Amino acid sequence: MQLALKNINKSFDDKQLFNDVTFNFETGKIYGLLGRNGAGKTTLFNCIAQNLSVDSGSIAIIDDAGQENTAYENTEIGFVTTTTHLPDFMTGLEFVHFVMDLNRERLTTPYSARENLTRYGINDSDQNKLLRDYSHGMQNKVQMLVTEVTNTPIYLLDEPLTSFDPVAAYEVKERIRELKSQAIVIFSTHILELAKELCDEIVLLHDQKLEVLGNDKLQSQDFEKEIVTILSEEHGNDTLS
Ligand SMILES: Nc1ncnc2c1ncn2[C@@H]1O[C@H](COP(=O)(O)OP(=O)(O)OP(=O)(O)O)[C@@H](O)[C@H]1O
Repeated sequence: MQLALKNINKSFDDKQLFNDVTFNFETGKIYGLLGRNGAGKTTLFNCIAQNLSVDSGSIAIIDDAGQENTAYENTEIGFVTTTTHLPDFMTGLEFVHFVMDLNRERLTTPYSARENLTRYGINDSDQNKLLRDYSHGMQNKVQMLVTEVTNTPIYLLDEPLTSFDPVAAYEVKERIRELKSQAIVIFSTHILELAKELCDEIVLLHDQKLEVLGNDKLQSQDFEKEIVTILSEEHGNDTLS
């Protein structure tokens, strides 16, 4: 399966974020999306997840038979956002139960809701607390958990690990590695070492385009310097004329 961006353009007011971007993401790879603050990474995720529309161009899921679908359901996309939107009035356990029940036909997890929460380091007493009383990191864990178990073919992870403690971050990295065999995984991060460790391909959002970082640069000792050099270069004006 592929996720195909074809000639996409997107601007907000006078700021152009994507200029005729064409790019194919494939199943079986973890893509690290890097770019400077405000480059448009979250906006790109929102366009793929159909929360925002592109100004022109198309975004399609292409199945293994080559069938292209631009009218895919947003339930095909597992989107972990930086800011969580969880129901305040439910406990962690109630919410995970609820999501698992709603998605029971596509669940991949062999675990119960309680076991899944435990797996993410949320202990018995916290499982019965209201989500509004969870810490930021705990809310992020719940969001990652409910996204992971629903078995979508595309996962968009917007800075997924920044609020996790080291144990949870380790576990979630393992989960992300497991996901890639049957899904396209794209995650944005500003942590270069994490991108290098986890990703099969680094994609830079820079100068309103997506550009793959060559494998030689990915393996290079000067990886960090290379990225900083590229992202520091200004090739053009980022505003519309
Ligand atoms: N709904 C919106 N209306 C107007 N401008 C927006 C909207 N959403 C995003 N922007 C602008 O688009 C630009 C890109 O924002 P976006 O959040 O996609 O960047 P980002 O690459 O994810 O940044 P960061 O690394 O800081 O999280 C910013 O200048 C932002 O202010």
